[in-house]
Amino acid sequence: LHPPSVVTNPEEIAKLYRELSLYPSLSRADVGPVITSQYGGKYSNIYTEWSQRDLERNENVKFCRQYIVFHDDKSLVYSGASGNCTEIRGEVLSKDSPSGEMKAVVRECTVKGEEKQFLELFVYITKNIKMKSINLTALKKHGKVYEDEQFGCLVWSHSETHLLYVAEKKRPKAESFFQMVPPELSSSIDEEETTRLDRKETGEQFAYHEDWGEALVNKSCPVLCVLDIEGDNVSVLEGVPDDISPGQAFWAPGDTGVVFVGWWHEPFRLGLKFCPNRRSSLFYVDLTGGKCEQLSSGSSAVCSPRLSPDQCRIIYLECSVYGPHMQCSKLCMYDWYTKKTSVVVDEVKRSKEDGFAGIYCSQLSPKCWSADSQRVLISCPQRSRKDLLTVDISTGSVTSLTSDIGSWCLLNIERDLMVVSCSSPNCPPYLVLDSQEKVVWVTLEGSQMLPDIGWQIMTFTPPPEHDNSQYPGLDFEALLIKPKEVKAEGNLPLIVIPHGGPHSVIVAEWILSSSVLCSMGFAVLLVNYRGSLGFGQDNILSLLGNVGSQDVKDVQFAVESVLKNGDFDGQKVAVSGGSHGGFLACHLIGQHPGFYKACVARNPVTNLASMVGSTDIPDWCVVEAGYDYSPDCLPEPSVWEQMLNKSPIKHVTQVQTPVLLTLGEDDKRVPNKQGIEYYKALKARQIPVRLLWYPGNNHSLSKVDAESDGFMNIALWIIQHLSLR
Ligand SMILES: CSCC[C@H](NC=O)C(=O)N[C@@H](CO)C(=O)O
Repeated sequence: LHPPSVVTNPEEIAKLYRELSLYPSLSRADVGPVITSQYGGKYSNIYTEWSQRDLERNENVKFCRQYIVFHDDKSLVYSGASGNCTEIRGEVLSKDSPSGEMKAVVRECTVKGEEKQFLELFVYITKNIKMKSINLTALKKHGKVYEDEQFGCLVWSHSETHLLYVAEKKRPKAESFFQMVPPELSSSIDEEETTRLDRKETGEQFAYHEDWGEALVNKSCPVLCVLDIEGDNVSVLEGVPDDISPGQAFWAPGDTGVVFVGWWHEPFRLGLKFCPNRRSSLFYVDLTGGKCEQLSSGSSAVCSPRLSPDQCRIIYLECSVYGPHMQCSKLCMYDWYTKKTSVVVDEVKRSKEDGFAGIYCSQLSPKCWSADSQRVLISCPQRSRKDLLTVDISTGSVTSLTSDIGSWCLLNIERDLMVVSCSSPNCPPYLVLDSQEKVVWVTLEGSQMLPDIGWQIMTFTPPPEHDNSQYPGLDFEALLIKPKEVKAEGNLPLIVIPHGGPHSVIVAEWILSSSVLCSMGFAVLLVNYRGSLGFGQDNILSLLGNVGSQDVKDVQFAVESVLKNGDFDGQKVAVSGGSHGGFLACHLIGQHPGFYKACVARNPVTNLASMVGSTDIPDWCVVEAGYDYSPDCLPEPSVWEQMLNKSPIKHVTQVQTPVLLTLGEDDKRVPNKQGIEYYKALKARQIPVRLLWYPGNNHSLSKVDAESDGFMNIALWIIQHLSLR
C-alpha cells in the first residue's frame, strides 16, 4: 500500500481551517419596498446578514451585504451587489417597518462600564437619520430583551406606531435580612417613592428561579412588551396567564391585540432547545382589557405562527407532547374570522409516492406566505437534503421547488420574490433568488465550488436480521464526503460521524469541519441511521426503546458497506460524535472492540440512568429507553435497569480504542459528569483517554475558540491513533 496522503502538520491543518472558515453563512435576508427609478424601472433592495468566525478576535462576527434587484411584474431583469460588506456590532435584534420607511434596532452597549440595552429608531424616508434612542435599561420596566429563536421577536404593528418584543419580567431586587437602612433614609423615603425607585424583597436573595434550560439559561419569566413610538412609552402587556411563558409574538389583525405562543410552566420548566414537543398553545391577548384567549387545543405542542398577508389566517406547526423530542410536524391553520382550525399537511408516517416525507422543522422562515395568501413555503429536510417545498393551503398538496443538488434554505419571501441560501458539502452558502411564477433560480454573486471535495448520498437497506419487526422495511442513508482524487487506492482513512439527537439529521450542506477533514485527505461518513428526521414518522418511532442497538447496527452496517469499496483502509477508521452522536461513538467502540482506532466524543451521553436526574430534559432518557415519561413519579426499577443496559457505559469493559472527550463546563443538556463518568471508567482500565474542558461553553461547544481548538485536537488525536504520522 502507498502511504496515505493526509496533511498531518498542525500548522498546515490550522491554515486549512483558517482558509475554509473564511466562507460565511447566511442568516437573514430582507426585501425592501418596490422603488420606481427615474427611468421607470422597478427595483428593490435586498439586505442580507452573514456570519463568519473571526479566529483572531475569537468571535462570530456579523456583517451585511446589500443587493439591488430590478424586476418587472413577472421576472427578474437584473440583480447585483450594491455597496460593500459592513460589520454589524451590538445589534441584538433589528427589523424594518412593513413599509420599509423605518428600522428598529435593539442594541447592547457598554456605557461608562455598565452594560445597557437601547431601542433605536432609524427613519429612512426624507431624513435618513437615527430618530430615537430609548434607554430600556434605565426605564426599569423589564429585564433583558430576549434575542433567542425560541421566544425572541421584534415586531412592528401594522400601523407602524408600536413595537412589540419579549423581555425577562422585572424581578424585585432581593435584599439580605440584615441589610441596614440608614435611619435618615428610611424616614425620608415614603412608600410610593420606594416603589418608584425599586421594590426590594427581603429573604429572596438566594431563591431558585427555574429557567428554560440549555442555551436559555436565565430565561425564566418572559413578558410581552410594547413601545408606543410617539409617546416613548414602554408597557408590559397584562392578561397573559402567570403559568405560561409567552414568545414568538406578533400583532393580531387590525392591531387589536397580540398573538403569541405560550409554554406552560407546569409541572416544571423542561428544556426547550431542540424540543418542540413541549406543551404549548397559541394565545391572543387583547390590548384594551388584557383578556387572554386560547386559540389552539392546549393538549399539543405548537410553534412558528405566521399571519397571512391578507391577515385572515395563521399557519403554524404542531406536534404531540413528550414522545421523541423532534418529530414529523403537522402544518395547521387557524382562520381568524371563523375561529376554525384545520390540518393543512398531516404527519407523514412513510414517504409518499411523490417522495414527500413530511415536515421536519422547529421553525418556519419569518415570512413564508405567497403574496396571494394561497401558498406557504417551507424549507425542511427530506431524507438527506434540505428541500424547499410549496404547500397549497386549500388542497394541502406539496411540491418541491428545487433541483437535486445540495440543500436549500428559505430566508424570506416578499411579493413572491423568494430569497434562498443554497449550499452543499463542496459549495459554501450562496444566495439565490426567484420570483415564483417561473421558478428560474438566479444566483446573486457567483458560488464558489471547491473542486477537490467530492460527495454522494448513499442509501442502505438493513439486512433482514436488523429489520425492526414493529416498523419493517425502513431504509436509511449516509452522506459520504471524500477527496475527489483518491491519490492511491486502498488507503483512504475514514472518519465515521453519527449525528446527535438522535432525532435530527445531517443534510448535504456546507459543513466546515467535514470540508477541512476532507481537504486534509480524510473521507467522512455522516450516517442518518433509522430514527433520523426527514424519513417519515415511522422511521423516528422505530428507534424508541432501541437506542444503543438499532442505531449502532445501522452505523456499523453503513461503515462496513462503505469499506467494501476499494478506496478505504479498514485499519484506519475513526469514529466521532457529539451528544447522542457521542453516545453512539462510545457504543460503537464498546460493541466493536478494536474496529475503530480512534474515538472522539463531544459532551456524550454515556449513562442514561445517571443522567435522568441532572439533564434539563429528563423525559428524553425515559422516552428513548422506550417508556412513557411522567414528571410526577420516579421510573420503575426495571426502567432504570433498561436505561443502564442501553447505555455505552455498559460496554466500557470491552473498549480498546483511545478516546478523546471534549466537554462544556456549562452544559445543561448532557451534564459534563457524563463524560467524566466515562473518563474514569476508561482510566481505571488504562485505556488511553484525554479530556478537554471548555469553560464558558454549553452543550454545543460552539464558541469560536472552543470549536477551533476542538477541531485541531480532534484532527491530531485521529492522526496519532490512526498512525498517520
Ligand atoms: C439529554 S441529551 C440528548 C441528546 C441531545 N438531544 C437533544 O438535545 C443531542 O443529541 N443533541 C444534538 C442535537 O440534536 C447535538 O448535537 O447536540
